[in-house]
Amino acid sequence: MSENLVHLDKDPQFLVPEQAPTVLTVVPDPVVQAAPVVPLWVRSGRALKTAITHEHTKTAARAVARHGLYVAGGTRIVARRTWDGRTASRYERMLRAAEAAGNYEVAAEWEERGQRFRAERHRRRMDLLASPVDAAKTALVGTGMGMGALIGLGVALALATKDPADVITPLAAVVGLVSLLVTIVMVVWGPLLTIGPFLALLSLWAVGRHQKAAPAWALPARERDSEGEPITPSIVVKALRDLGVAPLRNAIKEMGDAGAAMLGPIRIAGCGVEVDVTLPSGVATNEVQSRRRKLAENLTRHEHEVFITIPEAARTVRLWVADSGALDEPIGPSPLVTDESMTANYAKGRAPWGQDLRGDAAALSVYQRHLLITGLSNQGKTAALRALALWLALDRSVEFWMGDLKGVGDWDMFDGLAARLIQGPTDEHVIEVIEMVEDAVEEMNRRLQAPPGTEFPALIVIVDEAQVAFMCPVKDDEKRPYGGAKANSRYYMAARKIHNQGRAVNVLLWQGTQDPTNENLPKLVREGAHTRASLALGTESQARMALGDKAVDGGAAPNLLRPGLDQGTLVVASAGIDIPKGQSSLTVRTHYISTDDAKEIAERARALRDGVTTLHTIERGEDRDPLADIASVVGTTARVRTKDVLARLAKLNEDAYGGWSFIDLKRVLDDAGAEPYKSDGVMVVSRDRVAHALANRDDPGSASDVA
Ligand SMILES: Nc1ncnc2c1ncn2[C@@H]1O[C@H](COP(=O)(O)OP(=O)(O)OP(=O)(O)O)[C@@H](O)[C@H]1O
Repeated sequence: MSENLVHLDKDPQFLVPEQAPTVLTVVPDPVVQAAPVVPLWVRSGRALKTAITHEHTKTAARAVARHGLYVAGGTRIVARRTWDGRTASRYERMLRAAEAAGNYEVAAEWEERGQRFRAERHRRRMDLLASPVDAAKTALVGTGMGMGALIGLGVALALATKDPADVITPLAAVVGLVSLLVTIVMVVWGPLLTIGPFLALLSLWAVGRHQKAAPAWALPARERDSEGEPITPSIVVKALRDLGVAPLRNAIKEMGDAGAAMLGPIRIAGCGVEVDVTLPSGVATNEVQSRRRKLAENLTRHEHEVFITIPEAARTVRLWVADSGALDEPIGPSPLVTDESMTANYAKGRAPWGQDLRGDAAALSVYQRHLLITGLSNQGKTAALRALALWLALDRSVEFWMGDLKGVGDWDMFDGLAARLIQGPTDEHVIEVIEMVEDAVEEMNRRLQAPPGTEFPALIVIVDEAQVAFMCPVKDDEKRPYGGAKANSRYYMAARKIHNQGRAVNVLLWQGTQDPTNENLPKLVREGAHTRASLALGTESQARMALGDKAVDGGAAPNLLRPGLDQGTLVVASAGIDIPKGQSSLTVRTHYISTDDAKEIAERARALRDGVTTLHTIERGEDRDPLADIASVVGTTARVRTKDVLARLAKLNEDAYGGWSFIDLKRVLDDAGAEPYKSDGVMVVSRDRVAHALANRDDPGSASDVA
């Protein structure tokens, strides 16, 4: 039988026990040690701690505490209201508050009211003493009359029904009604007694909850976070109390709950609220003003979101508090961009410049006012100045002479609009701009000498980056410095002359300057401007330079604007803008007009005009050959003074050479190799050198073109 057995294995000897398949067993890693067993009490402690500190537990505990405290707080509030209603304590408190605020007139009024209240109360009490007797009498008479009436009614009924029993029917009906009422009261009384206390508790809780009468820690997270919370009288009073001004703190403590009496109504003003605070006697307005940061933080705002100004009323500060974060929102586009049909009127119109903090439109009249805009670099000075010029350009009668001493093309769009446009940062540009301002002085003098009553169109002379002009170290051939602030400084004197006399004949100087110092913006020049505006600045002393002491003492603080973040926000001191009574300045968030938008507005302004040929000084005489012209005006004289050469050139061609300075002449001669030189102490041009240069010129015109 065994030979019939067929093995399924290929090789049955494979199954020999010693060659059986290897059995794999999992061997525990010897390195991993079994964790030591933590004692039960430690584990329980940890679990308890986790449970207690868990956010859910905290929230639940806070909720329990809060609602309990609402009841306690509500009881306190109701008790105080009741007490206030029944006693003279409210009058006492208001009297004390008015006294603490130094408001004696109001104090006298409260005292009188208190006395009136006491007298009334006394009368009521006396009435109360006599009233039980009166009440008993009234009840007796009332009952008697009532019964009489019911019996009378019963008699009438009995006569009608001919049933004598009906005499007492009405009386019996009333007795039945009374007994029914008694039964109802008896039924309801029990449950009422049971739920009454709960209802009372509920109403106390509701009062407490409504008044948020629980400490901050017990409030829900959403309410605990006071960042940007709305401004209420109690928050303002608390913020003032904690300002660190001792007399103010003491007075507010003295006033107790009546501290809010110091505040006027809290009004919505633009993207924030405004409130006037009448300070207690002994507290000066500038003491509050100088603590702006602390006040802002007490009001859970950033410093730049709170503005403190001094209104007309004595001992009063006006607080404007922005809605949290609202000042970081951009304001809308300029009407100049959105309203394509807008035109301007120099004399009667106002330039739409931006919005004040209250959200009202801030528009500036530029009529007969010199202008000065300062600020740190890159805060929007050029944009603000340009916005005014763009608006005014929409009055076709206005002529512009412009000098931009940065020259990166910010004013390019005025090409073909402005009669003169000089753009560039070099000394030569500075000199051209200064000569342009001197030309404006001449124009002003011409106008001043015109017959009285002559009307003159506005001539707006704009110098952007004017600090460059003040800092120019170059001297002219008469050794007069172009820059500086000396009596012979050319820009300084020209600016002062226009400031002194230009207004009446509509020759106005608008300057934009950066980072003012006494050197780059001399005192007399900054004070000659009627409209002074400042973007963010570094220090208070700079703010004083920019806006003047009066504005800064009245609360103007461009030094507290945030460089970079408050681009385009400026503080203006001017009679040309509506400033609330008593304030000395206005903070304006200007509309930003981008260069592309500015180009479009300038295009519209150009379309209003017949076509203006803009004179770029450096392009003057483009078609002429200055070296040849110099040779011709020198003529046959061996040496001619540079001054005379300039005068003769101007005579030869006013357009090409009228605005030439020594620098222009020198540049042409230097380029040609015919430098002017000194002879007998004066600069002269040599006939021979010029002739020689002319003869040797390879390519006539190219080297010496004034292009
Ligand atoms: N009204 C505004 N609102 C928002 N941003 C503005 C406003 N005005 C200017 N800016 C921003 O500020 C930048 C700088 O503006 P602008 O060139 O006018 O400054 P500036 O003070 O003249 O600078 P600089 O002194 O360096 O010439 C602009 O490119 C723009 O981004």
